[in-house]
Amino acid sequence: MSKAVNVAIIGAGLVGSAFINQLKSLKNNAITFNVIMIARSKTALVSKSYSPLSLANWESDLSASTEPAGSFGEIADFLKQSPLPVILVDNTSNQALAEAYPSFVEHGISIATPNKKAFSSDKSLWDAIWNASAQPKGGLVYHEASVGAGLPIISTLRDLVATGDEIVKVEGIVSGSLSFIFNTFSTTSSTGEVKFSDVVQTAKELGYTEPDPRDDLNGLDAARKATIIARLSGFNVQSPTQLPIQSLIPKDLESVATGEEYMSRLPNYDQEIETVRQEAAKENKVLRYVIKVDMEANTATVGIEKFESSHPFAGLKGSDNVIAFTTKRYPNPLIVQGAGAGDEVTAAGVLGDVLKIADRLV
Ligand SMILES: NC(=O)C1=CN([C@@H]2O[C@H](COP(=O)(O)OP(=O)(O)OC[C@H]3O[C@@H](n4cnc5c(N)ncnc54)[C@H](OP(=O)(O)O)[C@@H]3O)[C@@H](O)[C@H]2O)C=CC1
Ligand SMILES: N[C@@H](CC=O)C(=O)O
Ligand code: NA
Repeated sequence: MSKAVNVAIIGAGLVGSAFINQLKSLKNNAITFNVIMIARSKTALVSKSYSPLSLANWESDLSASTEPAGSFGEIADFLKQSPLPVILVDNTSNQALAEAYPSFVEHGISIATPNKKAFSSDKSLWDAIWNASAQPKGGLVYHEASVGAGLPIISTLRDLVATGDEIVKVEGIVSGSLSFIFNTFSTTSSTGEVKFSDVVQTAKELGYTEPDPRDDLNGLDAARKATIIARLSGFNVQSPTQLPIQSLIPKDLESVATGEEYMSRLPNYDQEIETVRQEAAKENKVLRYVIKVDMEANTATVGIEKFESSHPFAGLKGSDNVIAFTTKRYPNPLIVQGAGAGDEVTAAGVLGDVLKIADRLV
């Protein structure tokens, strides 16, 4: 008999759309993936009978739909009745949905997601998710793309810990947008003609930033990733805001009402960061935005550092991420590097998780 799972997708933006198109193009898989729901914030396509939706014209079908997505409670009730094992794919950055994970997982619904909120909010939510998953009928939860998009960062770290290695230090550049911004703005050959605000605008246009770029520029997105890495390494972080985070948002713009207003006023503050870049350049160094989880010192930090041009972090390209795991078994760090943001690589990370979950479910 052929193996099949049902898939419910919430969020069809940049990552969600790429995910659906990758799923649609899967070939020769031993498991059939039946999509039974695609939801955006206001409308959805839902197969109430649990028969697979056609993905042939899913974008126009979804645009034409007037059916509301329903509350997360209603979605959980619908998925609980699924005749096949079901995987919920959360391609949003929605906090309320993240907080609802335990109520899905305790009913056997598995989750694959790039949404960092569930794993980097208050520690009580982290505990509730893993406790629900550990129940005999609990669903599986995979979140590779919550750090470093499709790069194998979560799986590598989990394997190191599960096989008894001891994490000494994890450091790296885990913000795709801040990587792109500093790789473009601060190079050994920079002469000051590249404006910080222009590079932020380009990072937004390329889809590297969160919908509101301030969520990256205030350092919180990187701090969330540091929190996830710290927790998986065995370092108890109650909340990302507990970490020392260096914000790149000029003081005067901290409380502006919208991301649009922030972007329009940012050019007035280009000189502040340009001065920091010039100071580093005088020492023949470049600026990079890094996270550092040091298990021996029991510290986790997030902010700008200066690097010699010969340092591997100085030579990064585009929106690449790099992460170096120093462990008892890897005193010379194990390094993972590559594209750390962007719709296709992120979607591939989520799809990889869906395949792993399905393999374990059926
Ligand atoms: N872009 C990237 O490079 C990376 C992104 N990520 C993560 O991936 C996730 C998605 O990012 P991205 O695709 O760029 O974001 P987008 O803003 O492009 O898409 C978000 C989607 O979520 C939907 N949505 C939001 N709230 C709800 C809700 N309550 N119910 C149903 N749907 C909802 C939106 O609906 P609507 O269309 O109606 O607005 C939209 O379709 C985020 O968690 C992000 O942090 C992780 C790694 C890299
Ligand atoms: N905005 C994020 C996207 C992925 O998490 C980033 O810049 O890395
Ligand atoms: Na990853």
